[in-house]
Amino acid sequence: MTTLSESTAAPVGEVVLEAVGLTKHFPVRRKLRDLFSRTPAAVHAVDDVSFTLRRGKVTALVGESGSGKSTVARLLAQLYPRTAGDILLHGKSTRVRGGRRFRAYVRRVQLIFQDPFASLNPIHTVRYHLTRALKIHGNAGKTSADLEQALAELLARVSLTPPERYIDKFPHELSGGQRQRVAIARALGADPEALLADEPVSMLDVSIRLGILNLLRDLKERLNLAILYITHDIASARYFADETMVMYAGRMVEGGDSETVTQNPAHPYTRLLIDSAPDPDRIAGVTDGATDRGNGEPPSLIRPPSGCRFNPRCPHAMPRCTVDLPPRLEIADRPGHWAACWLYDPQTVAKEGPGSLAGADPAAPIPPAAALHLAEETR
Ligand SMILES: Nc1ncnc2c1ncn2[C@@H]1O[C@H](COP(=O)(O)OP(=O)(O)OP(=O)(O)O)[C@@H](O)[C@H]1O
Repeated sequence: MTTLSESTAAPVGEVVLEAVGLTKHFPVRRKLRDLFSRTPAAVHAVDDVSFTLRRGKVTALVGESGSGKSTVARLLAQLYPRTAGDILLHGKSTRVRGGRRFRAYVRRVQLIFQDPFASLNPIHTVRYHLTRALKIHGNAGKTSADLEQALAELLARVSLTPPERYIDKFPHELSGGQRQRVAIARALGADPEALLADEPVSMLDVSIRLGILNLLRDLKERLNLAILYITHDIASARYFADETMVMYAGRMVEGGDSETVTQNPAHPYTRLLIDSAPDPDRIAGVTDGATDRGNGEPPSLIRPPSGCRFNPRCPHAMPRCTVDLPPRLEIADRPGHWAACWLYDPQTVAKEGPGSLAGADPAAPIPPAAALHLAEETR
């Protein structure tokens, strides 16, 4: 008996999960002087985030620490109530808070955490963790032989073979990479359609990161999974993800196919991320926090800058960038490539000029995609 679906009938590219204008504000405790202000203070962790997860595709969500990536994952996993927006599962709005409906949801959408040590209970064996997942989600079969087979299948799926070498081990007896494989096997015990992987390799030794990403890619293909890959490392997104979206200070600033976004970045923030990454071609050499070396600091999310949130750090900022929130603007180079940036609005550029805001640098080299775009507009 096969308890888990090896290849599902759903077509590659079928939309599984959709975030629509997803927003999360965390209220912060008020200080005395705030009592007189009308709007209660809140951390604007995620604002108006929209994207789609599709079967057989990896979508990367990239941004520096504090940009709201984990909050997006937790919202999609229904661990937090959202402030606004919607989450659609196969086109249907979902809002679940615990109970039976939550279990039904997590059977289809599973979350993998950054730290496999913290996510596995140290007092329980691999067998316990996986059996529990299979039983909770009704995939343990009827007999103990069914269960043994399902356990062996799960371990084989994550290349922990032969199963008897791993099944009765405790988490501390495994390496970091093996623990993350067990955490992935546990998620697969639900036989999900979507995996939300929140920095799944950033706690692991550099030498084994590639192995885990390759495993996830193999699962994407064999199980036709929709994968959200959250990372601060844009080089790994190029390597691993079909589509890449970039977040800055709680908002999405750019999206498109990974090759285009990483090779021809349109938003000045994406450019900064790429320029400050140590070596975009050396995925195994990715270092934590490497993207935080950009010029300046991310803004306060309690009182985020008006207009484009990147404007205080942007060398190309124009007066309009401090006032109006840029919409998603299409870039001319590839279908589906967009940036929320006024550099891609010909009228604004013609009227104000890149870098015309006081303190910006009109001579700074503009992203190649903008140069291309502006050349086409003025042709
Ligand atoms: N429960 C919470 N209460 C208040 N603020 C929160 C809460 N969770 C997150 N935040 C704030 O929301 C913002 C986004 O945090 P989040 O963890 O989503 O970012 P991130 O991009 O995942 O960063 P990292 O890579 O460091 O995990 C941060 O300013 C963080 O301090």
